[in-house]
Amino acid sequence: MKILNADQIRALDKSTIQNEPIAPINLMERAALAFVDWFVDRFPNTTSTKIFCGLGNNGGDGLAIARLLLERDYPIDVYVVRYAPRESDDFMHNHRRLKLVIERIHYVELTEDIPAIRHNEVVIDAILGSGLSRPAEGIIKDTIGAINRAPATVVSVDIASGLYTDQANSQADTIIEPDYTVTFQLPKLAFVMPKNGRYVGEWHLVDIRLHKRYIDHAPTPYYYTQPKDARLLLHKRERFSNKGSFGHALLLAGSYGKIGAAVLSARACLRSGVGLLTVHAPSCGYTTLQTAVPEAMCRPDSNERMLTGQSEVDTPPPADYSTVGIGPGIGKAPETLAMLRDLLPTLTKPMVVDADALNLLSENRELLDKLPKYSILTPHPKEFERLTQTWKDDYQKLELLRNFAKKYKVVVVLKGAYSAVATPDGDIHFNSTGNPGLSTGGTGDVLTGVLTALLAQGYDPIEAAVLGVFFHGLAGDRAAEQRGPIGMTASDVVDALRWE
Ligand SMILES: NC(=O)C1=CN([C@@H]2O[C@H](COP(=O)(O)OP(=O)(O)OC[C@H]3O[C@@H](n4cnc5c(N)ncnc54)[C@H](OP(=O)(O)O)[C@@H]3O)[C@@H](O)[C@H]2O)[C@H](O)CC1
Ligand SMILES: [K+]
Repeated sequence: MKILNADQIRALDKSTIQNEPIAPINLMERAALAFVDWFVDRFPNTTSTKIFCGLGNNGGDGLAIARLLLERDYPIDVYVVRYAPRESDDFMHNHRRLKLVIERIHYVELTEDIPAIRHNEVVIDAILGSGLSRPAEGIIKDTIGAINRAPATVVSVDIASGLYTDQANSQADTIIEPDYTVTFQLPKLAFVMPKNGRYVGEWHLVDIRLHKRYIDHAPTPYYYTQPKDARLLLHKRERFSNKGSFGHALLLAGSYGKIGAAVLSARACLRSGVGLLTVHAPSCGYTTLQTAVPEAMCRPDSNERMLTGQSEVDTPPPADYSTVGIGPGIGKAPETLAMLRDLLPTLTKPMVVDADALNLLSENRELLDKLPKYSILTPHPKEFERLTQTWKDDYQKLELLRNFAKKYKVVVVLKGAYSAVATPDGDIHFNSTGNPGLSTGGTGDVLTGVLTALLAQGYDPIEAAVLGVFFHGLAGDRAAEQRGPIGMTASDVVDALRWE
């Protein structure tokens, strides 16, 4: 699913009006109805509801919502925040309609006009929407402040008032902190930015049948991976396939005290459909691996405690495997760096690079150019900062991400809430699955195993990254359901992997 910017959203609005065709006031009515359908499912019509409206179309939505809730017997009070002398046409239209059916509309011009808000009430925030062009000031700012201080449940229409759709807010900005955001048709870029969590709350999309052809043709680098997008990428298994059909992966993982990382990664790789797996680990991990992951073959390193790449056991060179995954638990010993230095120039197929392998790349930047094209790198934000630089806000971080992926022709999975998959073409796919329970040791090792398995099976690297991140997050969601987000572990995530 695409994510469009504020200008495109405006153009989409116009395109729907012209091409459907539909009168603007009727499109607003459709949006208000979609919001109300969501609202009545969640809150009974005994809920005392205060609706705050601005003077633009977001405020117009608020007025239409007020009328529709009145029709459904909700006890509502409407407050129009009068911050400017001018209202939009559709605001005025809905203002006239509402006046016919409501006893009184309240106007907020001065601070003393802002009502007290009680804890069992619901506030609907329709002050400013995607038309925000500057920070909230004056009476808007005071009203937002009062709503944020109130103990009520807050639901924002389309987007929290004061939050920019597609650019960074400054820290000093006053922004609604909603419990829910009910947004029209497409997600906003602001929703997937880590710093905006409290300005978004739980967000829901409601379909208002905006012009499909416009959406299909709108150019955008931003995508949001929904379940149906991910499932479309899954390869079907042929009845006459054999283990050779699904590749032979080589995983370079583990060091003394971190053999668990190799075990988790190997188990995840096997649970993700790889045909065969060989794990190359320091020899101290041999018995552990053979016991904990009997499905995998193990090539013990000649070094007991760290990876050097050498082994007494004869196996094919890494380049002969379907793919190579490297990083979980490997540490940064000079011998391991030497191995990475020797390894990279021999590889041509895309590989997976994680954890300390990424840190070794940050400290030895000349190696970045040696990465096979379309390899998948899986940094968490701190590792990504080491690979690039510090950023001033989430939007600058996205630019760094995009530029890095383009420059080195790699796929970068920046891990976190809404993990971002950046492609060498400059696109960014935000993931929709996962939960805070995944912030626990070992889940990154699991992801490396998952991605290594997908590359080994011949998935295109961009598709592998989008798909792997999605199903890894989904497994995390399942593990959280069974164990709770606090009790779940990386092993639970492996056990919860299901490819359907
Ligand atoms: N996208 C859709 O398909 C639909 C969206 N709908 C709703 O419409 C809003 C967007 O409405 P719009 O009128 O464009 O913008 P706002 O309501 O957000 O803002 C109104 C005007 O207020 C001015 N503005 C901006 N920032 C501030 C500020 N900080 N203080 C005061 N005033 C501000 C700005 O005008 P300027 O000329 O002064 O810049 C805005 O234009 C969308 O969010 C949906 O809720 C439709 O109802 C359905 C289809
Ligand atoms: K709003």
